[in-house]
Amino acid sequence: MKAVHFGAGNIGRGFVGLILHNAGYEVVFADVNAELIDTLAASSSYRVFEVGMAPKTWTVDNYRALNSASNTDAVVAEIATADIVTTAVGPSILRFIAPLIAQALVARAASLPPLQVMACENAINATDALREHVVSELGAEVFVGVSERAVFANTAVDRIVPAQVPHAGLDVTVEDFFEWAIESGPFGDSLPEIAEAHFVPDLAPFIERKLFTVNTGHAATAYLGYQAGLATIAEAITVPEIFAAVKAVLEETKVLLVAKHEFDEDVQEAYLEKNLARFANPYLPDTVERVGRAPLRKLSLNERFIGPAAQLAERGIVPFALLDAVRAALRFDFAGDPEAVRLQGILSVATAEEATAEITGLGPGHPLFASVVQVIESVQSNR
Ligand SMILES: NC(=O)c1ccc[n+]([C@@H]2O[C@H](COP(=O)([O-])OP(=O)(O)OC[C@H]3O[C@@H](n4cnc5c(N)ncnc54)[C@H](O)[C@@H]3O)[C@@H](O)[C@H]2O)c1
Ligand SMILES: O=P(O)(O)OC[C@@H](O)[C@@H](O)[C@H](O)[C@H](O)CO
Repeated sequence: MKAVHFGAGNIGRGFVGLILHNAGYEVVFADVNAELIDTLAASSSYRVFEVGMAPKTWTVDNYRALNSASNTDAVVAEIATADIVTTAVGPSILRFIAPLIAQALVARAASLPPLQVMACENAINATDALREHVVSELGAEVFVGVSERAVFANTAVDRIVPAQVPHAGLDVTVEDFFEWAIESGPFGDSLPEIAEAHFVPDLAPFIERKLFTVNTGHAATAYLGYQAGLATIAEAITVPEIFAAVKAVLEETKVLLVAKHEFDEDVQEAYLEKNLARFANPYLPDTVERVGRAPLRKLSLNERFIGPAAQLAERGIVPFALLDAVRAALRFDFAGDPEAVRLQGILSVATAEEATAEITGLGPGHPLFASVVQVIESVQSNR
């Protein structure tokens, strides 16, 4: 079995690559980072260090590595004969991957089983977005002709993989927890052979529970920690005021998740408590700058803050704690993050109403709009 995986970064090597390797796949890593790809191509194995209460070391081998910027023909040829394609590149990068998948579908022998495509990004329906990019690349008519050569399935991936220390080489330090939920419907009777993945008929509750608990809480911790001048997530979450603020945020998203997806209240409470404990993992050197990265993406309409806050407002609930977390997010002015720089630029020139629309995508008629305008006004007046 062969898998082509785009994005040989932290989650690519420390989660997707590891799980596919353990499931018996040869993994072909494809990445645009020439130094990383050359190092991978010249190696025969790397290690994954799981840290936490149950530490464990894995060795990953049986892989190859290709530069997907300079060696596109080879990547297309690998995809054309692969069983699986996965990505972990960031949601905004999917459109750059799509042309290679599109070309591979045209080249793929019709006699092969359908290519199983799964985007492993932190976003709702990321694989659907990738599929749409493939359709636009080929045009609807050509896509129909090759559509039986691939199945596209949404997934939710969960494992905290921090940025790695410079001398780590290819080895990756990760937390000792993971979860990979994949929607089963698109595969029919031919599920991918990934023993450690969890196949579910309806992914929506899983991806929203993950994004609006793990990622909402994680990002709130990052922005509050950054505002307090702290460097790591573990440091931030152990400050009692930050812990209380993050817990309050997760109690609000719990209200939405329980009402919308009918999760058991006690089960959701246990899930959010487990995540607060994950953030406090003292063995994980995860920074507020990594977790807070790309604040414009994180503040967008269907994402971890405005997504649940807007849905709560639509149900007549004012999400006070989420709005406080949004306030902290708006203060993320880390100069090393291009989106943080753009965010601060917007806040410095736009009115609060304009900034609310531009940053969150909310319209003036939305029940959350006025609350976000107030938050933005308060941030602008204290800059
Ligand atoms: N790190 C985590 O804890 C974690 C957990 C779950 C999900 N994710 C998601 O996984 C994705 C990747 O996150 P990460 O932390 O591994 O980031 P990362 O920066 O470590 O890795 C991303 C990799 O993608 C590569 N890349 C960029 N553009 C590319 C292109 N056009 N073609 C091929 N490769 C390209 C980069 O060179 C890099 O190696 C994100 O969507 C993130 O939200 C991350
Ligand atoms: O990857 P992002 O930027 O969407 O979010 C940062 C972190 O919250 C994220 O990478 C988590 O570590 C991960 O989602 C845990 O499963």
